[in-house]
Amino acid sequence: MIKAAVSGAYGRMGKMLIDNIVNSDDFELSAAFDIFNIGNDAGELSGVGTVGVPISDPENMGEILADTNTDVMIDFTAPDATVQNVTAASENGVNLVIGTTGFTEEQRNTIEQFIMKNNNSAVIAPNYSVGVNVFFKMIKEMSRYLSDYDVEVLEAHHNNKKDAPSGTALKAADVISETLGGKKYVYGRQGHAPRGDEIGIHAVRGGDIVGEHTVLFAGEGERMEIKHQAGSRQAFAGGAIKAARWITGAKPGIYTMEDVLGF
Ligand SMILES: NC(=O)C1=CN([C@@H]2O[C@H](COP(=O)(O)OP(=O)(O)OC[C@H]3O[C@@H](n4cnc5c(N)ncnc54)[C@H](OP(=O)(O)O)[C@@H]3O)[C@@H](O)[C@H]2O)C=CC1
Ligand SMILES: O=C(O)C1=N[C@H](C(=O)O)C[C@H](O)C1
Repeated sequence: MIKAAVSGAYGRMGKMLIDNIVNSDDFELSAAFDIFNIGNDAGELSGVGTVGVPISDPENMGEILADTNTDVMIDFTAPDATVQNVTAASENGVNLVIGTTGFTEEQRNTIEQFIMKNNNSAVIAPNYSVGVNVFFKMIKEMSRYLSDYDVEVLEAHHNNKKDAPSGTALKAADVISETLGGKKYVYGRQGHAPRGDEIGIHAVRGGDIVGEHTVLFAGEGERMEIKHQAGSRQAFAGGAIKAARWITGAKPGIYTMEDVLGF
């Protein structure tokens, strides 16, 4: 059995991850962390019934991960929280699956340096759905063929999302920019804003939209769009569980969801 801890256990993703772990044949929930509902049963809060694992204070994370012999921790929290949590997990030899988005470049570097310094393994991905990772492959191919077309990346998410644009939209722009040899990014447009040789990135927030990403390639007399729509967070949770299974046998290093899927 793979002993998995969930950080951000009372969050939208955390609850779904606990459900997936408790209902799997090869995982055991070893610990759950959140800053809210400390002491309450993680299973009860996730709607899967009592599992005998309380929500613990992230302040005690290192000690709890060591005591429970946790193999892997899945972290979907917030950028500052993930930086702290990676420190506690790495120092205790726990592998990581990181889903949090919205890191600054400095935070991302700190996380990677810590994992490498401690000889750990981690999957870090802005989107764990299989479909989005195929979408990244497709837009790379499309941008090769449509290299002189205007490119716009559009994303839509629920009204509680804290970061904008989404991690997935930024990765989509990076995939295209790397393929085309470096592009400027413009975030939304307002006022006098003539289009240049750029990738436009646009974020929409509202209601309970789980996650939508569109890349538009526009040329003379035609346009092509490729769109991914997530209708349930299970698309992300299922992928994160795959990543947790995969990283448990991996050599030390930082990996992406493409590595997990063998793309
Ligand atoms: N890679 C992917 O496939 C996906 C990534 N995400 C990303 O995952 C992150 C979480 O998303 P979501 O679940 O919707 O957000 P939520 O806000 O619902 O969940 C985050 C949870 O983490 C808690 N938390 C805050 N600080 C800590 C800490 N130090 N240790 C442990 N838990 C903490 C929060 O508590 P409190 O609310 O009290 O602050 C909250 O309960 C976001 O960055 C989002 O963009 C989301 C979906 C898919
Ligand atoms: O916050 C979310 O909900 C999501 N965040 C990720 C992102 O920022 O790309 C992935 C997904 O679209 C849901």
